[in-house]
Formats: sequence, structure tokens, C-alpha cells
Amino acid sequence: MTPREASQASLEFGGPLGVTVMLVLLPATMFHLLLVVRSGPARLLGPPTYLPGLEELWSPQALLLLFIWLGLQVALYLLPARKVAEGLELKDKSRLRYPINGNSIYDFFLGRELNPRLGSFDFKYFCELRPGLIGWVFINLALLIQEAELRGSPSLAMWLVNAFQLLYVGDALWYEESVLTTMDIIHDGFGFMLAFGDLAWVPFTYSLQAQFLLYHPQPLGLPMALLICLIKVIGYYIFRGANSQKNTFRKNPSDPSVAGLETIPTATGRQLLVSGWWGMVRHPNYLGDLIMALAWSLPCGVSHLLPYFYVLYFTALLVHREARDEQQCLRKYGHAWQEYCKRVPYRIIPYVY
Ligand SMILES: NC(=O)C1=CN([C@@H]2O[C@H](COP(=O)(O)OP(=O)(O)OC[C@H]3O[C@@H](n4cnc5c(N)ncnc54)[C@H](OP(=O)(O)O)[C@@H]3O)[C@@H](O)[C@H]2O)C=CC1
Ligand SMILES: CC(C)CCC[C@@H](C)[C@H]1CC=C2C3=C(CC[C@@]21C)[C@@]1(C)CC[C@H](O)C(C)(C)[C@@H]1CC3
Repeated sequence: MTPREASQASLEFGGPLGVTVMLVLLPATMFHLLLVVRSGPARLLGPPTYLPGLEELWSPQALLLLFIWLGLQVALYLLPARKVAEGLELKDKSRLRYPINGNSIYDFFLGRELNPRLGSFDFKYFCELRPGLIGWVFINLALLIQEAELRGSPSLAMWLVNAFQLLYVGDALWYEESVLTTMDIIHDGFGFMLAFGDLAWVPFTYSLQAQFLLYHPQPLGLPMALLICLIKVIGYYIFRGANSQKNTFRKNPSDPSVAGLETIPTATGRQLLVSGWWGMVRHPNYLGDLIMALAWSLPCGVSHLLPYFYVLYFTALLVHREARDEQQCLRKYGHAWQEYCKRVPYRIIPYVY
């Protein structure tokens, strides 16, 4: 393999062509969703019934609000009263390659810099958890208040969507440190994908269910609400159980809660869990996350596909993410990873996938 072929073979997301399509498609999809969710027919796959003029897209107040929001988050992030956690060591002993072949759009999308920092201000870590994720909760809350003003009180469906997503964001902030072991922090650069994803995609498309409910109220009976709560609890139990088990194991394998689990040794000195949550499927945390995603959409009823956009998008994202992670683990752990795949043959859903 020539160096050029080697650098091409390691490109992700379909290389320069794939990321060019995503650069156009992602913002266009976001605008499409925001336009159709407030239209009467709310068709996920149809064209929007109305297109705003350029003057409607520009608002000095909105820009000012955005800067105030980001400024507030920066101030909170910089507060001195905080614990400082250490990230994982990234020492793979490989040589850096510098492709001189005009790959710049690919780098723009995925980011060239892994951990861009200004002093101790880490842009990726800041954006991953704060302005967009907390902004999503505030957008949901604003929609709940608007519904109360419009109809006298918030609907049960709106309460559920708000509560479920608040729990998800609260959990992310409570277990803030565990974000340091995610693929985003360890592997992906800070480019368009994460900057746009964290700051625009998350608050505006992850709040789609609450936006849908404001414009398209849905009746929801108590028995159905209880069933949806049960689905959410099951999803959260798997998601949290799996993530905590792996994080505890990675931090301290002799912790009593994980010490009894069966493991496979690897040549790197690290071990792979092969029982407990990680013996059920190779990505139990994705399974829990997907079940929760379903619980966020179900309060919106089944009359429209639009509120299920998150479930569809998230399934595609996790299937792709799982494939990327498998490649990285195969590179890292080689034979031990193949052994793990033999012992735990299913990726996300037991006996299905
Ligand atoms: N809401 C959203 O939009 C999104 C949410 N997520 C969620 O983020 C969370 C983190 O996901 P992600 O960063 O993709 O990856 P994971 O948390 O699943 O981490 C994958 C890593 O875990 C380690 N690992 C894998 N198998 C084992 C095993 N058997 N035993 C021990 N360690 C193992 C490997 O790293 P190593 O061995 O080096 O430790 C592997 O690279 C998930 O819960 C996911 O659902 C993710 C994307 C989007
Ligand atoms: C715009 C693109 C199509 C895709 C962008 C993907 C990003 C929006 C997601 C990639 C990984 C993420 C994670 C979370 C939010 C969404 C993004 C940034 C996360 C912070 C959500 C809360 C969870 O508890 C978590 C485990 C901390 C998540 C980490 C990954």
C-alpha cells in the first residue's frame, strides 16, 4: 500500500466526498425539520409549506442572546471551584502523516486538532456538555411554558418529554467525567461535525418532540404514559448500568462492583469485559440509549413520522459509530478483540444485530 493509499484507506465518513455531502445536508436537514415541525401537515418527508425570507433569518436580538448564553457558559466553565480530572493517555507511538493532497474539506469536517485549547480552556470538552446540551433543556422548558400559555396548562405528553430529556442531560452533567472516555474526546477532532453537532444540531433537533407537541397537541392517557415511563426506565437502567460498569472497570478493575466479572486479557495490558452488561452485546450502552430515544418519541403519538426523526437518525448514527469503534478496537486489541467478538457475537441488539 502506498502512503497515499494508506492515508485514503483510513478516512472516515466517506472521505472528502462524504463529508462534502454532510456539510450541505446537515444544516439543510436541521432547517427543514424546524420549518416542517410548525407547519400543519408536519410531514418529515414532504417539502416545507413555507420558506422564510432572508430578513426573517436575521435577528440582532437572537445573536445577542446567543452571545450572552455562550458568555454565561464560558464564565461557568471557568469558575475556579471545580475538580480537575485527567483524560486518558494517548500514546500510540505512531508517526504523524501529513497528506499533501488537498484534503482540507475532510479536515474541516472532522477537525485537525484533537484537543484545541486556549490556556486551560478546552473548546471541545466545553462544547460537548454545556451550551448545546443545557440549551436543549431550556428550549424544551420554553416550549412547555409556551404550551401552558396557549392551552392553560402543559400537556402530559409535554411533561414526559421534558422530564425524560432533563434526566438525560442531568445524567450527562452528573457523570461529566465519563465524557472523557467517549470517542468524541479521544478520537474525533474538533471540526464542523462536533462544533455544529454540539452547538446547533443538539439543541434544535433534539428538542423536536417538544416543538412538535406545541404545534400538534397529542392526547395521552395515563396507562400509555405509564407504559412509556416503563420503557424510559428500562432504557436508562441499561444505559447507566453499562456506562458506569465500563467506566468503573477502566478506572479501577479491582473495584468490588466489577472485580468478579469475567475478562479477556489484551496485549496492551488492558482487559476487556466479557460478562455483565458487556457480555450481553458489544455496545449495551447504545441499546439503552436507543430504548430511551423511543420513549422520548412515543408521547407524540403515531400519527406523524416527524417526532420519530430522532430515533431514525440516532439508529443510523449509532450503527455507524459502532462500526467505527469496532475498527479502532480491532486496531488496538487485535486478536483479543476477535476473541471478544466470538464470545459476544451481537453488536447492539441481542439475537438481532
Ligand atoms: N445522544 C447522542 O446523540 C449520543 C449519545 N452517545 C452515547 O455516548 C456514550 C458513549 O459512547 P461512545 O463514545 O461511542 O463509546 P463507548 O462508551 O461505548 O466506548 C467504546 C470504548 O469502550 C471500550 N470497550 C469496548 N468494549 C469493551 C469491553 N468489553 N470491556 C471494556 N471496555 C470496552 C473501548 O475503549 P477502551 O478499551 O480504549 O477503553 C471502546 O473503544 C454511549 O452511551 C452512547 O450511547 C453517543 C453518541 C451520540
Ligand atoms: C451532526 C452530526 C450528524 C452528528 C453530530 C453528533 C453529535 C451531535 C453527537 C456525537 C456524540 C455526542 C454525544 C452526546 C451528545 C451528542 C453528540 C455530541 C452526549 C454528550 C449526550 C449526553 C450523554 O450522556 C453523553 C454520553 C455524555 C453523550 C456523549 C456523546
